[in-house]
Amino acid sequence: MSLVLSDIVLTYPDGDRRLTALDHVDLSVAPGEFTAVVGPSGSGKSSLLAVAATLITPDSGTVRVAGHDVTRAGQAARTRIRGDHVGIVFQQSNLLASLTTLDQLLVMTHLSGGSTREAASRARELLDAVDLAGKEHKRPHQLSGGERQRVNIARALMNRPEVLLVDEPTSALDHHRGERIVSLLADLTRQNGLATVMVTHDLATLAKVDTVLTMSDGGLAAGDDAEAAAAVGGGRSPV
Ligand SMILES: Nc1ncnc2c1ncn2[C@@H]1O[C@H](COP(=O)(O)OP(=O)(O)OP(=O)(O)O)[C@@H](O)[C@H]1O
Repeated sequence: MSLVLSDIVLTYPDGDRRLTALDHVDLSVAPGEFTAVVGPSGSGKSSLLAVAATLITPDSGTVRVAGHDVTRAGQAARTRIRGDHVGIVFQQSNLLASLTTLDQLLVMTHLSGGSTREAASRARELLDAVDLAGKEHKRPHQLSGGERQRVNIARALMNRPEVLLVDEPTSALDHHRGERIVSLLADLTRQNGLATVMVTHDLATLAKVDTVLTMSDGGLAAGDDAEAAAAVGGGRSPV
C-alpha cells in the first residue's frame, strides 16, 4: 500500500473542550487505486487530507506514506517525505501569477534541489500528458479554469509522487470541464501507479473512481453511490 492511515484520531481545541474531527479512521490506498471521499460539510474530509498530506499530526494513530512512518518522523523528515512522495492538488488553483506554465512546474524541482535538465524534460512530458503542450509560456491569467487546474495536477506530479491528494478538483469548473479533470486524474492514477485520494461533492465523478468512501461525523466507511448521495446532502445535484 502506498498510503496507510491506521486508527487515526484528530481533535481540535473547541473552547474548553476538544472537537473530534477524525474518529478512529482507517484508510489504505494501493498503487494505481483511485479513491473518492464524500461526505457532508464539516464531516472531516479536509482534515483527513491534511493528515494524509502530513501537514497536520494526528493525536493518535499512524500514517505511512510510501513505506515511511510519518507519525514517528521529525519535522524535517516529514517535510522531505512530503516533498518526495506526496503530490497535492488544492481546490482553487494556487499558481504563482507571474510565472509561466513551464516555470510553475520547474519551481518544484528547484525547491527540492533536483537536476534542472531532467526537470525540463519531465515538465514537458507532464504538460503533454495533461494536454497543455503549446501553453508552456502562458501565465495563469491567460489560461482557462480547467487549464489552470491541469497545470496544478501536472505540478503535483513533478517529483514523481506515489500518493496524490486532491481536494475538490471540480468545484471551480463547469460540469464538462469537471468530468475531463476527473477522467484525467483516473488515467494518471493508473498510468503512474499513483495512490490517489480525491475529496469531492461531485457525484457525477464517482463513476471514474475505484473506491468510494463516505465520511460522517469524523468516521470513514465504505459506501456505494446511493449512500454517497445521502452523505453529501440527500442526493442533491452535482455542483
Ligand atoms: N483548525 C481548526 N480548528 C478547530 N476546528 C476545526 C479546524 N478545522 C476544522 N475544524 C472542525 O473540524 C470538523 C471537520 O472539519 P473539516 O474541514 O475537516 O470538514 P470537511 O468535511 O472538509 O468540510 P467541508 O466539506 O465544509 O470543507 C468541523 O467541525 C470543523 O468545524
